[in-house]
Amino acid sequence: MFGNYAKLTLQNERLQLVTSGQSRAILWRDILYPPTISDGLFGLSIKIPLSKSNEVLKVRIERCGYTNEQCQALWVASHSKCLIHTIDKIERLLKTQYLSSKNLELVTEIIGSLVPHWLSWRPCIMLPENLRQAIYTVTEFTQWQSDDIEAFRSAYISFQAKQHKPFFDCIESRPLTEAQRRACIIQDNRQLLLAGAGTGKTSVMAARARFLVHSTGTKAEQILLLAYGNEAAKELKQRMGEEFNCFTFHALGMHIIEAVEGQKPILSALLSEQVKMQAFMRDTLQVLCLQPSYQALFIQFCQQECHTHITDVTAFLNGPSSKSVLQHIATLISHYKNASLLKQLPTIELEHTQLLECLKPIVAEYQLYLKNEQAIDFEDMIGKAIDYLERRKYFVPWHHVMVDEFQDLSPVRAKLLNALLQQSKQSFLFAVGDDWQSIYRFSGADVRLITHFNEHFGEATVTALDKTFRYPQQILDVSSQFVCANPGQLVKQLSASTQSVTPAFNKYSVDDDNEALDTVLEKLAQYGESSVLLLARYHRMLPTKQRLEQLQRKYPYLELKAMTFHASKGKEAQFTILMGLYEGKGGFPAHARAQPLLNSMLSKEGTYPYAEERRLFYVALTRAKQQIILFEPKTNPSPFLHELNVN
Ligand SMILES: Nc1ncnc2c1ncn2[C@@H]1O[C@H](COP(=O)(O)OP(=O)(O)OP(=O)(O)O)[C@@H](O)[C@H]1O
Repeated sequence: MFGNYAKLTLQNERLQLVTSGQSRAILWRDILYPPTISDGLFGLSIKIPLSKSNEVLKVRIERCGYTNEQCQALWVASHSKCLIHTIDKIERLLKTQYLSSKNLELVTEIIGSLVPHWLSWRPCIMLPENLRQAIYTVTEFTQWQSDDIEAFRSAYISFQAKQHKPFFDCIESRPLTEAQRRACIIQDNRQLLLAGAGTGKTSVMAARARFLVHSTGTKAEQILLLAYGNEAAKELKQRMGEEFNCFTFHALGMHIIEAVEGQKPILSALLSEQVKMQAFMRDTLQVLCLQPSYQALFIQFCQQECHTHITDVTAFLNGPSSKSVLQHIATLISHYKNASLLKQLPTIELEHTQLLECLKPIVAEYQLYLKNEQAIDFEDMIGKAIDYLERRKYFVPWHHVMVDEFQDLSPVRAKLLNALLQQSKQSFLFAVGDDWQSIYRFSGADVRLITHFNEHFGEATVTALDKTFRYPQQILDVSSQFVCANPGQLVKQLSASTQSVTPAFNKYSVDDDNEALDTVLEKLAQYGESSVLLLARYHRMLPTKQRLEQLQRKYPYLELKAMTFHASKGKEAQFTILMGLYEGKGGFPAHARAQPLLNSMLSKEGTYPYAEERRLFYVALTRAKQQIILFEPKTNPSPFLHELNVN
């Protein structure tokens, strides 16, 4: 009835049980927490919690002289070194690295695994001081709430800011602000730096990359900096030096393809000159339209998608008026290839079957052309790179990926980024952007990638820059109020570092922009040497090259540049002159034409009217350091002008 009683022997390495000649040895390290010996109705028994099976082994034992204190002492002797070592490692990690989400996950997991070992029994022996301290640390961690984590992170940031003060004071031409320093020190796996125009986002991007090298032992070649356009990437490269990798997304794609294929891919000749692409489209359509059924499709396509009425297809294709249609088809091919990459075609096909039926044969011919040329296009640069990354053909050497102008990201670029980041569990993405300046929907950008960042890239730490340096408070107030009329824009708390000495806005009522320009420049020339940007929605609203050169000769102290609102992104000047601000066809805000197929391939626009044009005006309004000169047409001024809260 009472069965056999085992003989218990405790040794340094193990505990031994012998019953009826059978022996079982259990190593202390395989025991979850110290076994307990108890004296009951049926004699002595020992409870041994096993780590692997999670079961508690209960064995009746013969009378012996062993005590619970001895069990604890031997178990502790076997486990304490590991605990002290682990806690030491965690503490070192927390002292030397920002508590990123992945590190927090890791620490929580390790502490969680220590709890059953160390917090599920009460010691009845005297433990050494360092062990008691380690157990206390485990207890402390288990009680951490989100406030404690935030407080810990803040303390880390303050400590680092103090320790690296000389670095932050000198790394850029002007000492970094507190918010800029925070953005450099925080190193979460996903981090979004949101800030308005002129707050020094680009300065932070550069400083942060250098800070990583300076303070964390990260090597420059482990950092990848991505800029939106060629010019920005070149500027970044010049600023950062050769040891940093500064690319555009397309250059990154090329780099990956070249690394995998062992040679630089050839860019299709069709993309080198617009005329070549036009000729290809024309030839392709001429052949396709030999079939009456396709010709009918094409005529319908031109009407619905391009608002172009055609009677004679051959004459149309050979004439100059086909240029814009052919250009539009080239644009559609790019978006079609992106939509295919994102597996969006079936949805588009449901709504635009006929339009796609017209486009698809052109795409097929185009793809065949590239194949025969053994060349790729811009879409392939990204698409192929994604494929190589997803198939692990390319080893990603970068731990830190930093992306400027994040508001202009397109879904395919986001896919490339995610493919890049997913190769490593400890990858870091630092995204810098301003949803108020998202102006490239027409080329595929999706502002929701920044406004709903977490859904696309994972839970992020969001930081902000609160001070604008470029322009005075009045420009900040007027431009922020204007862009925030759209409730879909994220709210930002900003203040300007300066107040205006001269009025920040100067409105001129004009009959003709070009005539008024001379008068205004003459006045500006009185200020001495100054930079002046002439800005408009379209090139045709700006003075011609010759006229600009003439004005430059007339006002040698002024540094004159003319560009579109889009091109002014990232630029600044003492004065800006905003031209072409009239309402109506070809004016501003531009009225989008209904292009159903193209529209279905672009990101959803939201319901707020002229949202993108509004952001474009915000970009234009935030380029002046001192004063914005607005040319207000006497007839048909842009409704945006009325909205500006300028007296
Ligand atoms: N800490 C600072 N102290 C003084 N000036 C600064 C500081 N940081 C940046 N600036 C200045 O602010 C201006 C804007 O900086 P930067 O071009 O980096 O801003 P940005 O946020 O990228 O602007 P945008 O989004 O409009 O392109 C620059 O003239 C820069 O030198």
